Amino acid sequence: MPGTTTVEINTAAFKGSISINTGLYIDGKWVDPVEPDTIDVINPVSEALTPALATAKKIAAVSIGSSKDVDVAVTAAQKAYKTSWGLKCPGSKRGKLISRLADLLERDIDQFAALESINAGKPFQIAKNSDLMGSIQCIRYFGGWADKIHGKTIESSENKLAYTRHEPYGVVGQIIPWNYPMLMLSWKVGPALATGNCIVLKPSEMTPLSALKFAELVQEAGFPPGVFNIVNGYGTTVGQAITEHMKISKVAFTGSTLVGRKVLEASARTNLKVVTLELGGKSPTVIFDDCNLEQAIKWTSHALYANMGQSCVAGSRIFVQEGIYDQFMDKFTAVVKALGQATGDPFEASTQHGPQASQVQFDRIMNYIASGKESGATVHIGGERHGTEGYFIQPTIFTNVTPDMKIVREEIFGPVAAVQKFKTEEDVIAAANDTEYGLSACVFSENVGRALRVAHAFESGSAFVNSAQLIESSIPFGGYKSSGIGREHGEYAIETYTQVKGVHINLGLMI
Ligand SMILES: NC(=O)C1=CN([C@@H]2O[C@H](COP(=O)(O)OP(=O)(O)OC[C@H]3O[C@@H](n4cnc5c(N)ncnc54)[C@H](O)[C@@H]3O)[C@@H](O)[C@H]2O)C=CC1
Ligand code: BAL
Repeated sequence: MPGTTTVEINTAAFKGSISINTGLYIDGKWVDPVEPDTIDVINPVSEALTPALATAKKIAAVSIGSSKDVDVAVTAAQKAYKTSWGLKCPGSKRGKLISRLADLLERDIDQFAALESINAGKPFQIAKNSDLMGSIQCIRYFGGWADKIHGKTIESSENKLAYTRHEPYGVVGQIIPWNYPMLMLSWKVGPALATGNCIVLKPSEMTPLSALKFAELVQEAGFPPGVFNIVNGYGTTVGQAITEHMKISKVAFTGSTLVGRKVLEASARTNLKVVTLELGGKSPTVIFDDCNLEQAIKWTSHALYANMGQSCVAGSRIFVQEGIYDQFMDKFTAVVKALGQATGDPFEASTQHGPQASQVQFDRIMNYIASGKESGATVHIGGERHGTEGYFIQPTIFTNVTPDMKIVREEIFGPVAAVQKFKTEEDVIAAANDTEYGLSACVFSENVGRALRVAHAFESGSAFVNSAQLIESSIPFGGYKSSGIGREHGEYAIETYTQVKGVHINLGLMI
């Protein structure tokens, strides 16, 4: 029998115990993997910094599955699809269940925020107000779509009537990362359930706790067994099995561009499943002389340092026009310094900047910082680990960078900015687009014409004018170039979870 683990947290922000089922969630039940195995889930803040957290570095040992468990989950999902979900369940009923799920998540928001804090290192208040509020809003939004998915009527001639049906794929696989465990889950699960698909989801093996807790809410909300399944495990086993499965008709993936390519290759090798990919970025933030400087600085900081830089949209390349460069740097440095001083225990009310999510990510970012130093860039501020415990890194700014440096070209996924000076609009558009990525871009200018010209010239799936990273459930999100394929959010997400059938009706044509 799969077990549970109880996490005790005793802080001013959150006091209480949270029990977590540590098994796999398949066919509406908690089960052990076919070949039992576990992985330790780690708290990225050291014990010394959060003495109030009863769990130390290891929070829990949770089950990890294999391709055999993916098979079991797909069979359960197929059965649910054919008997109680998909076209067997009216959209209004699906919508009601999804809305109930959003309500339950809202009820338990503090517990989920606490799990995101201990597992991914997020400051508790930010996890609550941003990650969890965003997740609840997203699930609720897609619940509203469930009974609004209609085809079209096409009258091609007097003797013929045709109409389209927007049908679910059946079983979809969803592979999500560790940087926003609940938010990425909600982006995937919301549209998939609304459109009538059944799900086999693999959370990141590093941050599975909130997804496991979420499965309890799916059960409580009353979803038919098999509609939502979780197989926790490694990418190279469970993840790969999902991408290669012959009975999974669509895979939605968020993660690195490297693995995104593998997901696409697996589809080509197997059943040509539809693949949507939300991948990496190296997003530009462009600040013109005529911007509202105070606002531009705050948004620029948010664009990069939110979530400790571990965002696919992170605005890690900052371009500042020469006329305000010195003024910008003075004020921006002060803001980044203050953020550095607000680094620490995620449960402290004053904390704005937590640890990186894992040892692997910490090492990766520190290697990038070393590469910046070695390649001759100037560390303007930061550039070191913060303290001696946990995976904390100082918010960092590099100046004197050149376009060929690794810190300018590659996704760091950490709190590391590369600031460059520019002269003209034409120059900065070329520089901003000089990247393999194309996820997001920001422009700051009080000249509406210029701001929109630049926003339109960005080769990116999202462009923000005088703001940053305000991603919303109703607005499409996804990448140009190597940042991805397909769109999440809004009716575009509904499209990616449905396939269209044309039905032809003869009203009198004779042969
Ligand atoms: N677009 C985004 O939001 C994200 C981008 N990244 C980028 O990727 C870099 C590496 O982070 P990782 O955690 O190693 O990302 P990753 O791409 O390896 O992991 C993302 C998810 O894919 C799974 N996965 C790994 N290998 C797989 C395979 N062969 N088949 C199927 N699934 C597989 C992982 O288990 C995880 O659930 C980061 O530094 C960052 O640059 C990472 C996470 C999220
Ligand atoms: N992966 C979508 C959200 C983010 O990383 O910024």
